[in-house]
Amino acid sequence: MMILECENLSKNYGSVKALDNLTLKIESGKIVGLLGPNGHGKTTLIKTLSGLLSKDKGKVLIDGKRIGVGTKKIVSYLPERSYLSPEMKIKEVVSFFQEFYEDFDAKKADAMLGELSLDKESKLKSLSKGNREKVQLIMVMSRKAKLYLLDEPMGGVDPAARDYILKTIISNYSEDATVIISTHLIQDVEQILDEVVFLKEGKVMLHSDVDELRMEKEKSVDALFREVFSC
Ligand SMILES: Nc1ncnc2c1ncn2[C@@H]1O[C@H](COP(=O)(O)OP(=O)(O)OP(=O)(O)O)[C@@H](O)[C@H]1O
Repeated sequence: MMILECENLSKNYGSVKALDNLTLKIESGKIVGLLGPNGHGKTTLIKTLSGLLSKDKGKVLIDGKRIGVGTKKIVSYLPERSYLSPEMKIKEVVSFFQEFYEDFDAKKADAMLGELSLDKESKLKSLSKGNREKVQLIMVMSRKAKLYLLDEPMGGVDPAARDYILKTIISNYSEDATVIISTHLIQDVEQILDEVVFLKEGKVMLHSDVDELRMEKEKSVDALFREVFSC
């Protein structure tokens, strides 16, 4: 079963081709790393799949549906930058998600917040950047979605917390759900990936099973990335 099918997907910003005839198919049940140098289309692709940005050209199907209200219900999206007001308390963020998403599991969110000793009375603005990111990720992973789109989920967090975040991702998605993670922290994330997609200039330059790639190239994904994209 394909969770995602993109065919000749294009998106321009003026004369910049952010996505350039991109074709990509992803099966259900995979954790996929979306990797590429700065400015090569990762965020644009994720925003398009989340329904935040409209495409210029091409076809996109998520779980067989065109992007719209129906796909937003089954896609849980962690944006690169938070859209939550810094004045909100953590408990208000929980209520917000509960109100907006039928598939949100508040008990699960509370349990995870508790594990990290995050006080629900705290305002987001009083938290460190890393803790704010954790709160947001917990909300996104507490939905029972079919497709999780995580744009740089670990940018601001320390290495120990990255491990917690990866554990959170693995333990909170069901076997038939799919997770697409955009990140530059390849070394940290590659242990949990089933597949990688390398984006170059808005196109898919490589899409492979991670184990097969490691065997074939006899190197880690991180080493391969550095070689392919060396400046
Ligand atoms: N709102 C915008 N207006 C104009 N150009 C944009 C806009 N957003 C992105 N771009 C351009 O589109 C291209 C793709 O950007 P995108 O943010 O998708 O890259 P990215 O791979 O996510 O980069 P990074 O790794 O730095 O986050 C870049 O050339 C970028 O400058």
